[in-house]
Amino acid sequence: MINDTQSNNEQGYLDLLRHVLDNGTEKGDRTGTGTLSHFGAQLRFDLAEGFPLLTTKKVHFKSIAYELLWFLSGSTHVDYLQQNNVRIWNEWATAEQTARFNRPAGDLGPIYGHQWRNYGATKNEDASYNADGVDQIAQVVEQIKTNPNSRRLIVSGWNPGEAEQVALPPCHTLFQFFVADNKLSCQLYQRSADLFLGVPFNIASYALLTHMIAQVCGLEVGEFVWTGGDCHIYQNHREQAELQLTRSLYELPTLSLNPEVKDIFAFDYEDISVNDYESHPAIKAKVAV
Ligand SMILES: Nc1nc(=O)c2c([nH]1)NC[C@@H]1CN(c3ccc(C(=O)N[C@@H](CCC(=O)O)C(=O)O)cc3)CN21
Ligand SMILES: O=c1ccn([C@H]2C[C@H](O)[C@@H](COP(=O)(O)O)O2)c(=O)[nH]1
Repeated sequence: MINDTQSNNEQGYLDLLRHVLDNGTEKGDRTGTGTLSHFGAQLRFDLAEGFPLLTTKKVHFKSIAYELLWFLSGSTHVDYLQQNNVRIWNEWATAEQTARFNRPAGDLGPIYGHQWRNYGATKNEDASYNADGVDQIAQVVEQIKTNPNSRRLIVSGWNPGEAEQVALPPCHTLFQFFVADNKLSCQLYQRSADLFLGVPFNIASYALLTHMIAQVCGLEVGEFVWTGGDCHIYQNHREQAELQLTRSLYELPTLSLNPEVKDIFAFDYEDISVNDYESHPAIKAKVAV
């Protein structure tokens, strides 16, 4: 256990949970669950100080790593996740959900993988896409390598023309990289933030992506800056959040990547590992669909 809140950036997350529990505004929401919400918040994680996987509850890193590899592959079909026993997208991949968009079960439509790797691609009559869109990930990696001072190192998951054609419009909407002192930093704008279930995943996912891109660009890691829009705690997560807030922090774990991998699209699950992860037990909560 450690007490030094300055050196462990998990405390900022806990402070945000406390703040929203105490000061959040009651709101209705699309899922009918109801939330306590607060608009606009920022958390900073110095990635050199440890890998930001929460220690006050056990977070299932395997799901996070596979989900990120799935986004990077450009796939939008839940098959890959299910083959690897990752269940976090199942509720949005049922025949009933995907039929709303005339897509076969399992195909989530133009979500993250599509927007990251094939943004703005033209569509065929059977709703499949041609490979003529923008590969934003390849472009941003190339720009970081060749033009690191650029202030245009941006990837957008939000395509206004397509945002309503998917099971769930992107929550992590836009991210930007920044290079200084040979270190790579990343800031995410998350329009909608399920503080208890989604945000611990999102923080670890973008921290992992920052490490991966830093490695392939020959840079060290800097900070991950998380910026949230509608930051909410679902009414049925309040007890769980209170329980989490009774717990003290452990030291953050560390991340190691296979140093041989120099291509952002060549990482496999086996190339990624979290070491020395000590945490309190998981806390079960229902995801709002
Ligand atoms: N309401 C809502 N919150 C989200 O965070 C969210 C969505 N919807 N829809 C799309 C994705 C899917 N995400 C999810 C979905 C489920 C868990 C979840 O149930 N997590 C549990 C168990 C994880 C596991 O076993 O893999 C947890 O305790 O963290 C987390 C993120 C994040 N997103
Ligand atoms: O990566 C993610 C994906 C989703 N969420 C949460 C945020 C909201 O609680 C829901 C999405 O509902 P909307 O009505 O589309 O805002 O999912 C998340 O926190 N992180």
